[in-house]
Amino acid sequence: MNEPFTAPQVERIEMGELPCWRIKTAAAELLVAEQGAQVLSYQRHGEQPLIWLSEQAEFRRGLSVRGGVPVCWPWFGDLARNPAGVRAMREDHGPAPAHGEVRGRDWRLQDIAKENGAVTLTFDLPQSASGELPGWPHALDLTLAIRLDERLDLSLTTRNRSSYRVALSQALHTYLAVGDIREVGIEGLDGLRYIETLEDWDERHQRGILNFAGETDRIYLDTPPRLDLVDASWKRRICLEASGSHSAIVWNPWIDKAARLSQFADDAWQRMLCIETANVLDDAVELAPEQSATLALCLWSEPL
Ligand SMILES: O=P(O)(O)OC[C@H]1O[C@H](O)[C@H](O)[C@@H](O)[C@@H]1O
Repeated sequence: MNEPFTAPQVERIEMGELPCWRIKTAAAELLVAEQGAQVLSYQRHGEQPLIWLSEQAEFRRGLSVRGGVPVCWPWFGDLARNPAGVRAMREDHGPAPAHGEVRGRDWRLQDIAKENGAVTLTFDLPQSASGELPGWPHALDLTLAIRLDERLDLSLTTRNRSSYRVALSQALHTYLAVGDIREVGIEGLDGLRYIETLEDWDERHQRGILNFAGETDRIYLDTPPRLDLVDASWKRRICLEASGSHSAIVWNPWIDKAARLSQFADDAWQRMLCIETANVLDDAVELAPEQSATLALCLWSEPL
């Protein structure tokens, strides 16, 4: 017998100071803030959340919310650690904020499309199209399409509207929800090179599954399309399928760094893990005039 068809509901709500969109489909509920075009939470009905949102999250204008999927663009992390081509794009404009310029800015909802029980929200960032981001005077059309169906699909597209080549780095900084970080592993990294940012950016090789027993902040290189987070305590795997990406950051702050982080409970490190679908270091993007690139992530879960 067919399930009764439930039309998706899309509702505009306020979370603190931030206008947000709540989408409910037959399968799941998704919350997205217009600021940063930031997915805040994603949960399938009757299951644990897939995406983690901090219980201490603050919903304030200009401030990136801790959790969800912040968009890091047009550079990832510390600008000084980026390739020379990316660094050269920024004009002198005081200290460069971590993870670029778009997390705390107002994106614009361009479109809500519903088809066959799925919903797609498409956001763009007008300040980027007009080359008005601080210290980044390059005209780049930037859109994020967020599609909720049986799975969650995010597609971040940059199109170069300038008359010269533009280089950038970027990431979909996904905070995943886990039952207990000490009982999870990541499959798909075996044999890869990674940069151990906690040991002076030393280059190393991954052997086997990655498990967690302390602060972790690594950049994996030449990543395959598929990475799986295997969560023994919640008896599920979260599957991440990337396209347009050959690098990924794996991050958990553990105890000491958690105590220093904003909007982060002292014990929240046990319940989250970031796997960030990226274009960083050698995998940074360079776009000729009128060229575009899409960084995409498809996320779903399977029982163990
Ligand atoms: O506190 P934020 O600016 O949001 O950054 C949070 C984290 O993002 C990334 O995963 C970096 O690899 C970490 O070094 C950083 O601590």
